[in-house]
Amino acid sequence: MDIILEAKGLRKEYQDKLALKGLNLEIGAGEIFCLLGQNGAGKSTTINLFLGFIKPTSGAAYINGIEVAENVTKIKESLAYIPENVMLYPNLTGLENLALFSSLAGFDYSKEELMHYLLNAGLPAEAISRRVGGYSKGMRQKVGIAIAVAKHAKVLLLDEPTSGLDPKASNEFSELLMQLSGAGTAIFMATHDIFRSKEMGTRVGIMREGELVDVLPAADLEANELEKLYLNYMHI
Ligand SMILES: Nc1ncnc2c1ncn2[C@@H]1O[C@H](COP(=O)(O)OP(=O)(O)OP(=O)(O)O)[C@@H](O)[C@H]1O
Repeated sequence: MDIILEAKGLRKEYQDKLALKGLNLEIGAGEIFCLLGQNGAGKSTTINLFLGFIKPTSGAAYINGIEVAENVTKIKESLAYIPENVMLYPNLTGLENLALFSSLAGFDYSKEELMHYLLNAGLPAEAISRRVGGYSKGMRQKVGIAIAVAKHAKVLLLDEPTSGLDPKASNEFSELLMQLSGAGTAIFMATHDIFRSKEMGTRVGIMREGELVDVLPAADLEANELEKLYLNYMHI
């Protein structure tokens, strides 16, 4: 399996806080790695290091074998990021947002192609030409997925993408992620959703106080076992 995301001794110290204590991790093409952990465990710090938003204190993050901190512009070509609230231009339509973000990534699509990406990501046809300012959170997530697919991202990083989505929207979102992983995208997602992690993750990592304390193949566990395990770790 091709290793797409890699952390080697990845460590981040803020002024007075050791947020990540030397993470070692490899994530392959087509994997969905779900990272669980309490508030403050270090999940967003890990994602921000992979995105190149912050620099590690020591160690390194790699995407496709390229060191992130030294090649922030280069690695952006192969990754897409979906935070809890996908940042789009509210005064532009879904179609215009997708056209803009895919052209920034170097792709010049026809209107038909753009519509195809949006429809495939599950955006209702009537929404495509509406301003994004009026979209629901789930609809913005779908535009985020359409952007990821349109720019042929090899890596998708997500930070609590399903929090605040209703069960139907959350379910549709999980299905889209599973389709993307089926097409070979490596997916790394910080989440509080134990049930979905079990359902769609290939592996689930548990992070506690800046350390990855366990990594489990999701298929081996029942959701309630995973919850028990998670809670046990949190109470050590
Ligand atoms: N810019 C910063 N300056 C100082 N400390 C920070 C900074 N960003 C994060 N931290 C601290 O680092 C630790 C890890 O934070 P991080 O945001 O990575 O956790 P998290 O697991 O993503 O939490 P949540 O589930 O709440 O998003 C926390 O103690 C946090 O207070």
